[in-house]
Amino acid sequence: MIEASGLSKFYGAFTACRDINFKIRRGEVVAFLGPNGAGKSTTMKLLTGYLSPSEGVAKICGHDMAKDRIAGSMKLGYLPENGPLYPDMTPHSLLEFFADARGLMGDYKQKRMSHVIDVCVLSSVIHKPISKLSKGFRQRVGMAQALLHEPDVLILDEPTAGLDPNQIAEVRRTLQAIGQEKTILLSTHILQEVTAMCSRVIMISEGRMVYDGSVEGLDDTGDGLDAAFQRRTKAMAGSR
Ligand SMILES: Nc1ncnc2c1ncn2[C@@H]1O[C@H](COP(=O)(O)OP(=O)(O)OP(=O)(O)O)[C@@H](O)[C@H]1O
Repeated sequence: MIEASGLSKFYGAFTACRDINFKIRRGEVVAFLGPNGAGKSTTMKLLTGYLSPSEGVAKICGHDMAKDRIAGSMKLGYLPENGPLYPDMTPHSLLEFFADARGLMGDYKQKRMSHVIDVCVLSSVIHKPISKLSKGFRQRVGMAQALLHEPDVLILDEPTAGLDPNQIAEVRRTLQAIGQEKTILLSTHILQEVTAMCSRVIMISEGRMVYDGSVEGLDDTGDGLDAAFQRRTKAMAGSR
């Protein structure tokens, strides 16, 4: 459902990510881990077609996102790193705008809008400008936008960043509920989130993949996930 084949992105002499390879099958919930600046957001932008790769191919449900982005986007919900754009819009007008852009119509459009407003608990702020909303609500608007068209695949860039513990628990519950039937790649810095939600971990450091496997396998020395994260990422330090 999500496929990276030899994906690289270069900015002049700087390598944001290099030779990223993985395949994520239907129903998998995969954590994408790495230190700040490792290249997670860049890889996610390549997978979603927001950036074009310097090398390699990104596919969503078999669609090459550099050549066939519209077909791939119909199957894909993407929560970008900094939440939704368009701060002057209200959640309602933003969702309506995305529903129209995605070709949802009539009763189906109304049904989907009500559903995501409900799932993401947005009714109390639905007519407030997004610029006036708290970080948690903005994140929920972004999540609602990502879920609107019932995509099979979700790519979520730090869905719990900046949220309070109650909001984090809510996002987790939402993802656990929808994760039963969707394929999800999510980046996070919260390692407890990985054990709570994910079956597999892909880790990058300094733009390169350093681990792809089970959550249990990541902590192969039994020292805990924090120690495993440090050990696996330190080995790459300064290699860019
Ligand atoms: N347009 C750009 N031009 C030059 N360098 C860039 C550009 N975009 C990103 N980078 C660099 O690429 C590297 C990877 O950035 P990226 O945002 O993908 O990291 P990340 O793993 O998502 O980090 P974080 O956890 O802090 O969000 C960083 O060093 C960043 O400064």
